[in-house]
Amino acid sequence: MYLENLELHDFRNYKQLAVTFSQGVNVLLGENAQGKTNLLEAIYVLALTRSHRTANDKELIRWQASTATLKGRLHKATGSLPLELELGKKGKRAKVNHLEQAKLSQYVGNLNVIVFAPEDLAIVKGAPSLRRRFMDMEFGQMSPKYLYNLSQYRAILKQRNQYLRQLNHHEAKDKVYLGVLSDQLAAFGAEIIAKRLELLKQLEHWAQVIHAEITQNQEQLSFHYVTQIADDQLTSVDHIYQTLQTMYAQQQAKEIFQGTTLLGPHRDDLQFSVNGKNVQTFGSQGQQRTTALSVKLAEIDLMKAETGEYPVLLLDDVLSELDAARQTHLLTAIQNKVQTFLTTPSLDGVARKLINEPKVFEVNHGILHEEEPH
Ligand SMILES: Nc1ncnc2c1ncn2[C@@H]1O[C@H](COP(=O)(O)OP(=O)(O)OP(=O)(O)O)[C@@H](O)[C@H]1O
Repeated sequence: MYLENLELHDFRNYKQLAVTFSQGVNVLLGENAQGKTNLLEAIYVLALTRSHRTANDKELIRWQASTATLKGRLHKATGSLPLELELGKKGKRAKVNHLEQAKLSQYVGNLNVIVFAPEDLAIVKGAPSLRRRFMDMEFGQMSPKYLYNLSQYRAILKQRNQYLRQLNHHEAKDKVYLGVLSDQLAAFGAEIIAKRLELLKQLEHWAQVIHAEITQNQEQLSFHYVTQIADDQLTSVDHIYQTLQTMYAQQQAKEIFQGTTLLGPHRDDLQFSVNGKNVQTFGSQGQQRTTALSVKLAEIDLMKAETGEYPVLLLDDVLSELDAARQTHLLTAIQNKVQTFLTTPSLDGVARKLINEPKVFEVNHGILHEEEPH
């Protein structure tokens, strides 16, 4: 799939923008704070209805304005699909093919994007929450059911934590109600864990191939899903569900004492190993970067396998963070395959030589100017 065009109205520092893109590589060139990342963010928001940089939608609306509008025409194998999103002070409205969607989860998944920013290089060594977020954002785009289970899980988790606090403060007594919440949490949690395991297995397969290529077969990458549930209980949704239920019952006193839910997918993690050694603790910075790059590139293939189409790739100032060999690998892997948006302060070196007929836009204070093709 690719994004044919984009129209913005009062989004970040874009008062008004209408632009047509290339199916190949689109380069956004400009000095600091001109709006390069804002444009990538707009594409991300158009895809997922939320930003990868902020949880506060109000930040996305141009200062002094009250509503931001994003419109884009998506090209898919099945035809063209207009998408529209309106962000107001009170909430958002999303339209697919000019029809308003009652639920945002029905909207998400039409446009698939993968974003790769310098902070993604931290996916290997950063906090577990980064890796959970990574799984949730990627898998949520591939599976509407995953997204649904996740939002249900989060809502129940919030309720359950509140109730555990009330029990802790002796403001509530009813353990039967806690049991009901535990049961619901276990049901949605089991679905989430099972889907993560299924998709991680496939992602691992693609990442292994890429990693072996980059390291010229010197290194073998593997994934391990870290959870308190024993490996032999991870065989089916039902098994996971029953195990979670039992564990919630066993840990009840501890959870009430701490006033929070200590077990479930919101506490799980993902571990990467190279040649059997944990890259997070034992890997060099180079190995950590190669791992992050392999995982990101693998997402492209996984998304194609799951949805039937290649996603749109957003590369936010990532070239400067990679050495020439890794840059070459990244650029050759995506050429003529994936529509790419790439921000950079300057286009030279490996990138200028390697990218085939890029469409280059200079970004200046929220205004785009297309460079003449070379
Ligand atoms: N809601 C908003 N309304 C108006 N302007 C905004 C809003 N949010 C951010 N900006 C402006 O957008 C600019 C930042 O743009 P952006 O983050 O895209 O930078 P960039 O071009 O990617 O630069 P860098 O290379 O430094 O990341 C800043 O000038 C900031 O003041």
